[in-house]
Amino acid sequence: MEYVVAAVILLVVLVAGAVGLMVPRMRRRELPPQAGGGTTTLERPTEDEIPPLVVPAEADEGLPPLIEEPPVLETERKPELDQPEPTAGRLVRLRARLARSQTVLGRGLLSVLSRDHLDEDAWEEIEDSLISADVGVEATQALVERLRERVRVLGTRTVAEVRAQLAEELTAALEPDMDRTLRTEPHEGRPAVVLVVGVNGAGKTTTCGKIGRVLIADGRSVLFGAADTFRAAAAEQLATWGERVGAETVRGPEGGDPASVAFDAVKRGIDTGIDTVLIDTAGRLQNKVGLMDELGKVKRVVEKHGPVDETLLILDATTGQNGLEQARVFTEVVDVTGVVLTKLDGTAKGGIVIAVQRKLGIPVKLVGLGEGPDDLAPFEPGAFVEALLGSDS
Ligand SMILES: Nc1nc2c(ncn2[C@@H]2O[C@H](COP(=O)(O)OP(=O)(O)OP(=O)(O)O)[C@@H](O)[C@H]2O)c(=O)[nH]1
Repeated sequence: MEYVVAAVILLVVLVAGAVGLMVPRMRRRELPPQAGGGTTTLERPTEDEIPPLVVPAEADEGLPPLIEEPPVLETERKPELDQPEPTAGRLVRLRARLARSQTVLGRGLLSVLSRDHLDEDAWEEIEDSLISADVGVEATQALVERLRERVRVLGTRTVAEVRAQLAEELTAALEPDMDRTLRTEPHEGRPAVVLVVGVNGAGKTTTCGKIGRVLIADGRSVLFGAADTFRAAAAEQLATWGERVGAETVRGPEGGDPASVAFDAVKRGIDTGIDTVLIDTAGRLQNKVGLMDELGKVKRVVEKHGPVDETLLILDATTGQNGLEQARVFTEVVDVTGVVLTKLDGTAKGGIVIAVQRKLGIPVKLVGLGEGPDDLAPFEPGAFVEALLGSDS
């Protein structure tokens, strides 16, 4: 009888042990949802890309774990997101970047204006300074004429007074009443759509990334559309900007149809309730008819979802007056609503802002003042002129 009892106990222990081994194997854990800030390529992951299941150690109740939890590799950790700088007052913070233009326009002009007697030669020097700072001939003549008249009528003589009058004239030439708001608010249940266009190397991708950061700093959600399908590195570059701030990037196959990528990006933005979709397009030369037609197509296809809210033309300030002709052609193909003047930190020709607005009749909305991620500022005529003239006079 004792043998029978012992045999039954042994059998129970063996069965319990076997069950203990089986149950953990049968458990299944759900995969975690995809974290935000990734890249969408419209392809599903293959079986091989799904990581192996991991059984938590506490489920084994004393038994050694069947599969040890692998250490989390550094590369698998979610990258820390950047905290973009607030946008208010950026132009003032970045004013030192205008140093080269300041030397020509600010110090140069003021040293002439502070002379005891402003003769013809002095006024000619003033005109030359403005023209060499790319203000443009017409704008310069109008500006100098007004300033001359004011100095004559008011009998202005102190440097401070002349400086104030010059600042007023330059600010007036920048048409401070133009509407410079970026239309990036979502509406009617769909995101605002911003299209970024321009010639090669003007700074389109960089500006797209910087604008995304500006919007995120202001509490908006952003999605990037990499419609520059000519240059694989451009899509990569844009996705990196996105990852740094947790924004998704929709991209297509290299050499694919840019219009279809732009369309998919807006669709994805609608489906995921994004505030603003920023579409980067490939750089194109204004004299290449095919490329310009393609840009028109991108816009038309995107507009199947609704109107494009903002079309920003990116102009490289260092190309000076040449950039103006390029700009004019772009405005004929797409309805440009704002200009972003990049690389103002790399030129002594800050006066180009005046020429651009005067020639195109389109407001400069943002200015690029460096390669850093937050080196983009909303354009404010008064603060810009103060930065050009400097405070040491
Ligand atoms: N100094 C300075 N460099 C800038 C600024 N904006 C852009 N850049 C630089 O200009 C170069 C070209 O910028 P991208 O954004 O690649 O230009 P892109 O227009 O997208 O170029 P493509 O796609 O080839 O047409 C990069 O080295 C940028 O860092 C700026 O405001 N200041």
